Amino acid sequence: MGKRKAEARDAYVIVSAERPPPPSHELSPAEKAYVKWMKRRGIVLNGVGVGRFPRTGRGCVATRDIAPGDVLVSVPEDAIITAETSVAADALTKFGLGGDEMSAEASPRLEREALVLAVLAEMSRGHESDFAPYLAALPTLRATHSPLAWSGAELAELEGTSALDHLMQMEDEALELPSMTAEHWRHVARPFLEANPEFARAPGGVRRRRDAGEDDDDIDDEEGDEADDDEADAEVLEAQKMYLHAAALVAGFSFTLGGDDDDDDDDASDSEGGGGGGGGGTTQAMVPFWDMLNHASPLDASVRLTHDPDARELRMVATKRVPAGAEVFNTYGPLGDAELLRRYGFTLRKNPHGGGVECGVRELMAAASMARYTAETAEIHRFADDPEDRDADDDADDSDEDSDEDSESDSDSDSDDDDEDDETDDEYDLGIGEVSRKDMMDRLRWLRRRGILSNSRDKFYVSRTGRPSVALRHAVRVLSMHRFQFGVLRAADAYERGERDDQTGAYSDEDDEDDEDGFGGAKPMTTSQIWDGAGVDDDDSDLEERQDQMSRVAVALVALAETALTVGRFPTASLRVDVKRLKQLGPERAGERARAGLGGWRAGIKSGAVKRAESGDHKPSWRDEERRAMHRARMALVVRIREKRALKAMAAWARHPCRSEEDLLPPLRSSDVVERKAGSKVRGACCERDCEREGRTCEAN
Ligand SMILES: C[S@@+](CC[C@H](N)C(=O)[O-])C[C@H]1O[C@@H](n2cnc3c(N)ncnc32)[C@H](O)[C@@H]1O
Repeated sequence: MGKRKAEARDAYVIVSAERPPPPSHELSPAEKAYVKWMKRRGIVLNGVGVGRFPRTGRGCVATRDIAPGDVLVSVPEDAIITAETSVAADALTKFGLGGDEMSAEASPRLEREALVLAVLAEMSRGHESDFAPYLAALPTLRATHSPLAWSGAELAELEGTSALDHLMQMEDEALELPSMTAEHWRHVARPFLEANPEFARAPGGVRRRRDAGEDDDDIDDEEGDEADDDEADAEVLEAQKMYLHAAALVAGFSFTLGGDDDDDDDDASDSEGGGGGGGGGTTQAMVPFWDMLNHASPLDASVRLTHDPDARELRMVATKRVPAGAEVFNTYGPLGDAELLRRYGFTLRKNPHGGGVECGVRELMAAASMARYTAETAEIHRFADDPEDRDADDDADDSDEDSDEDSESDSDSDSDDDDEDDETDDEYDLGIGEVSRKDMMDRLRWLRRRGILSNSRDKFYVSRTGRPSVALRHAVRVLSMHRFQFGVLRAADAYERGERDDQTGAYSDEDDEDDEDGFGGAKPMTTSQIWDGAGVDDDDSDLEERQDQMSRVAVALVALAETALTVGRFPTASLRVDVKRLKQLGPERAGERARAGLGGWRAGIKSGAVKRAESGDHKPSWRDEERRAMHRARMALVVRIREKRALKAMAAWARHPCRSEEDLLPPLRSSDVVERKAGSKVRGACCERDCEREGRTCEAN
């Protein structure tokens, strides 16, 4: 790639040359009150404080040179907010969202829901909360940049991305907050607040806030005027806004404590970092000052967070040297931009992780169907051109039909889709590339049995360099197979699992006259042998067969990418248009984030705006609003562009003539998968011919 092109590509990640403002350690009145509160609650800061940084906004600053092993912060257990330490502890237990019973059985999402309600309950107590100065120092909903506060138009910018897909997911309890917030509001939070109305009140009461003309800057409220007429409705609305705020705070600022049975210190991870996992002896917590840490990728993190249950203390321990004045970072995990945006409301200028894209099962099925059609049309053309093939193909067609007819008895007896098995294929006159619904169900079941698929909403990953995950390649391979090919695989599988007993003679050489499952009278091979091609004779038909499967996988991957980029998930704007729009928005300006977002208008330390903001008098200016909208649009575009690039790269990966059999048809068992080092050079016929001549390097991934 030419230098000029490389520069254009990365234009959006270059922060403008404008000199960034120096880090500021000056505290706002709310932050000063927070620091005093921490002292009162026994929280000890040793060598760190609240700082402001041009790229990350507010964060944790080293106030002296820090050495590895230094204990930088210690927090007594009773200074953290959990479902148990909150004012709502008893109410939550009564409601089934607290206590031991809950921890044993809880889904991670419900455990977090309990913390959301605990935070909400504390917020509703206003100044009377034991945690009031801590909560007052946390950002408003809008200042978190959480997509929970984005308008419909802003969210539309994320259409097609995994960020929006996860955000809108309505069933997956395993997803981290803020997914399923609407469902939990309806089915958990609202009933809880109806049973415990004392936790549903905005501090000072709705009437007083409205009469005082306080700006409701946290949520779009088109119904505000109407709601004003009806105090009950207004209170529900107010409670819902506070709930969203609490949910965004728990999504972006909470931690998971515990999670293993060791007597040693528990490793505590950011709740979204995944180290502590969810459920099974974990506790969700808001931990003062730990949450001052901004994110860096795992290798760049400078602290370890630990929980010592015996000492009833949580500690932040340095793992690296950090010079005085520099920012101290935590890691939220090896997350791509879509997840960083969905969960925390930011994207990174350069992100070594993720940045790829996810594809759903339906997309895979459509692409595989295209690959089947392409392969079979090509076969027909070949057949038409070469009459000698005709007899052989007639035979193959017969066995193909037989294989379909027989599929009833091959089906998975312990499948939960058994009712599907009543349908037979023969009623349908299947066209080129088509397979019956039953055949498709069989393929999906096969993938499920192999652990490649676990439910119909599963996602398959494509790395940002365009490399499809092994599972994705396995899945498209099975879905795009010719009916006969799949029949052979399925029959071997049934035989292996004992559904077809060799001793009955079903597959014996003598009785296999009907060649029901396409074994051609031979003893069936194992699934792995068929899959990996072990024992495949070097004769033309076997090699052709594998060549056919390779090209089906390649075509399916190309179709998957191109459909997604055009008529599928990104139907409205091309990659080129997105890049142009991003350029028009211009690069992120130093300090933009601090001005537009976190700490936003509360962060103008020296301006009177801070005092006004904290007294509730400050209205964000149109300029503030515009900056924030631009910032969100830029983040959405970054996510879209990175996902589109991954799709484009996958199409190029699959099309590349260098793709070997091992690339396209990776071995079935994970132990067989030979991980090649990223970036290692793969030499193939085309490397010598084209790639090397053109100075290209074919990457292993
Ligand atoms: C745990 S808080 C960190 C402290 C926070 N900056 C504050 O002012 O309170 C997490 C939030 O900080 C912001 N953040 C964290 N890491 C960031 C980064 N590397 N770049 C930009 N914003 C970041 C995100 O808005 C995120 O939701």
